[in-house]
Amino acid sequence: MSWVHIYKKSIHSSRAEVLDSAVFKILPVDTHQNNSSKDLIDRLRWVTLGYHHNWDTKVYSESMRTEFPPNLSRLSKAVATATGHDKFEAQAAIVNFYHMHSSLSGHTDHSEIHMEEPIISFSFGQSAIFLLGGSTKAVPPVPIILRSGDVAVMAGASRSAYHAVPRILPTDNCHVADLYHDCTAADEAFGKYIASARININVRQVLPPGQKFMSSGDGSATT
Ligand SMILES: O=C(O)CCC(=O)C(=O)O
Ligand SMILES: [Fe+2]
Repeated sequence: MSWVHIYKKSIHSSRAEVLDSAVFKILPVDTHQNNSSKDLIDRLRWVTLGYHHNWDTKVYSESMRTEFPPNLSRLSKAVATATGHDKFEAQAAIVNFYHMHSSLSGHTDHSEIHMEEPIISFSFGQSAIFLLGGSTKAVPPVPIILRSGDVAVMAGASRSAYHAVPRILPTDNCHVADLYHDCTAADEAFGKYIASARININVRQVLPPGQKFMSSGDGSATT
C-alpha cells in the first residue's frame, strides 16, 4: 500500500466539470417536505462518473458509460504515475458525499475487470476516520485520518482489502477557501456545504490494459 498526502491547493479546479455527465443518487424524498435545492443537495449521497457502477448488481456495463471528466483523468493519472503506476487509466469514479453523521460500512471494491491498477482517492472538506483492513473482515483494521486535500492510493494488497469510513470528524482546518477561487454565489453555497460535509472522489481503472471497451463477456463481478 502507498499513501501520499499532496497537492492540497491544486485539486479543486475540475469541480464543475466533474459534476458533468454523472449519475446521481439522492435519498428518497419525503413528499410532505418541500424539496428545495438545499434539501436535495443534503440528500445527495453519491455520483458516479465514466463507467457507472450498477449499485445493486455491482457490475459495470458499456451501456452505462459517459465520458470520464478529462481534468480528473489527468490528475488521477499524474498521481498514479508519481506513485509508480504509469499505465493507470481513469475510467470510473465514485464521488461520495458525507454529512457529519454519515458512515460507510466495511467493503471491498472488486467490480473492476482489471484489479491490478490502484484506486486513487481524493478527500475534501471535513476529515474522516478511514479503516484499512485485510483480505477478510477478521484482519484488525488500521485507522487512518483522511483530511481535506489528502490523496490516498490503494495499491497492491490494499487494492482488494476491506475498508470503511466509520466516522466523519469536524475540522476547522479544511481549507475551504482553497477549494474555490472566485467568490460567486455558487462558491459561497459550496463553502457553506463543505463546512459540514466531506466529499471523497475515488477513481478506478475498469478495463485491462489496451482494452477500450467492455466486451459482452466482461463485467460479471460478484458482490
Ligand atoms: O470515502 C472514502 O474515503 C472511501 C470511499 C470508498 O471506499 C468507496 O466509495 O468505495
Ligand atoms: Fe471502497
